[in-house]
Amino acid sequence: MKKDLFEKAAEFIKMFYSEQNRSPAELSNRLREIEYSIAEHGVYEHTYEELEFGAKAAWRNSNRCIGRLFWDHLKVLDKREAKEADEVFSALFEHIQFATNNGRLRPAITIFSPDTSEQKIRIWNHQLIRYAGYETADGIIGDPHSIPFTKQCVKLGWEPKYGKFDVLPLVVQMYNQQPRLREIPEELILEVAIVHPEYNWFSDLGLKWYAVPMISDMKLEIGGISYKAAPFNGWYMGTEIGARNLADDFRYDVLPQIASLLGLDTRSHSSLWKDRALVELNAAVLHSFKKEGVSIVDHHTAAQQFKKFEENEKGQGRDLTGDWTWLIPPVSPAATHIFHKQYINEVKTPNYFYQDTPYQ
Ligand code: HEM
Ligand SMILES: N=C(Nc1cccc(CNC[C@@H]2CCCN2)c1)c1cccs1
Repeated sequence: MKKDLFEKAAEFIKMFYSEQNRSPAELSNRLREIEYSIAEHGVYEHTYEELEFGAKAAWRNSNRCIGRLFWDHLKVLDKREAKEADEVFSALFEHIQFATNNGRLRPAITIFSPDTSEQKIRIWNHQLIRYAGYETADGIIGDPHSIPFTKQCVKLGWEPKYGKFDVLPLVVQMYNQQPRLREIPEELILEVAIVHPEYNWFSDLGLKWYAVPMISDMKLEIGGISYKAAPFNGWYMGTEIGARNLADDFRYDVLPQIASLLGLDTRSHSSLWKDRALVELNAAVLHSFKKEGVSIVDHHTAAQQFKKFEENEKGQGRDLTGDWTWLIPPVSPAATHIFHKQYINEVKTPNYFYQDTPYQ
């Protein structure tokens, strides 16, 4: 284990120091420090600069991410000192506020203490802001994707409201203590009502979505050290909301409603009613976010930005890796360059990884 840790640490430090053009003397000093720390304590600690670079490089290495052009513009909030649940909750509120920024969204990550330390911290939420899902005798209410986590919240004492868009509480577990719940102050929650640029009846659907996607269930791995609580946010690509969250028939399943309100013939596939409904819903999502001054990117612009990222990486002499199956957008994929080329799906570190759900 120790040898393995030093090997991973050395690989990361060498990459970091060479990218920052640091001297060989600085490198060997730092490597000696780390070697000593691992020998003495079985672990080593990242400096803030190493942590910041590690989180950025992990984004740059995220093969499924189309938004990587901006990898070097990530705000890293170092909260490794947070030891009590209250400190973690206030750090999460601080993150939500910083990231939201009244609609001019800022990509950020908050990094809590790593798993090596005695203070192990887990955030049970999939995303910091997410809508509840309920299985009731009359069918499903809200977001089906949230049903298991909503059950956990209710089990931990959360009062279910059985609404379509109930924001779930934060759930934080310190060490091996009982998980704690905390409602997010509603003034911190920015949401966008979905309206259509031409069809006034669209607002009658009563659709909305939250502004900031903040993934809180992935682990950040840097130089052999795992940060299991490291929530990160960017901004949405419109298709995530318009082609998946609201459109999937196992999510909010709104396409049939939209199609019939558009007066389309939903009895035959060949009328392409689903495709027409998808396009109008996605146009509505982009229009609504822009109207409210909330950052969002359409999938064509995002693909162009990704193309620039590919060129930058080539220019920097780094081999680009990517997961084609996730990089292509779910709407009009062949209308982007991504569809027409291949990507190597090699997993580099630092990176963000799935981890086992902390509840059963
Ligand atoms: C700044 C704007 C950003 C945009 C528009 C963007 C866009 C996306 C999209 C559309 C996906 C696919 C998600 C899905 O289909 O469920 C994705 C995946 C991903 N993104 Fe980004 N992203 C952004 C920023 C970030 C940041 C700041 C990070 C981390 C620091 C990040 C890390 C990832 C990771 C790890 C995945 C894969 C998730 C998985 O495997 O489930 N992205 N991104
Ligand atoms: N725009 C974003 N989308 C995104 C990124 C990573 C992971 C996810 C969630 N993917 C899993 C969801 C859950 C069901 C299908 N998609 C969304 C960002 C979220 C956080 C930073 S960027």
